Amino acid sequence: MWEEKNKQLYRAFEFKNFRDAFAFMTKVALLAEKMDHHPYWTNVYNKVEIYLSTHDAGNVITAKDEALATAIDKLL
Ligand SMILES: C[C@H](O)[C@H](O)[C@H]1CNC2=NC(N)=NC(=O)C2=N1
Repeated sequence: MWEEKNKQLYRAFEFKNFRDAFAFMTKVALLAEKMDHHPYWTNVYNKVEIYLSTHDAGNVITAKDEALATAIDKLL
């Protein structure tokens, strides 16, 4: 589940392998473009970590972050 970390929404995802992790990232990327809201994220092999905050609002969590987090969860 998403948790609040340093004024950001954070969630870690684990997949079977890199292929599945990257397929997920591709879907998130398209979603982010559609919503005009983009993740700070890391990927190492089968793990993806996502941090969401709104830079435009001074690096805090806003409704845009909540909306993207909810949309990302629906991809799973
Ligand atoms: C101009 C454009 O809408 C903004 O720069 C958007 C783009 N994507 C963004 N993504 C995130 N995570 N935070 C923002 O503040 C943000 N701003």
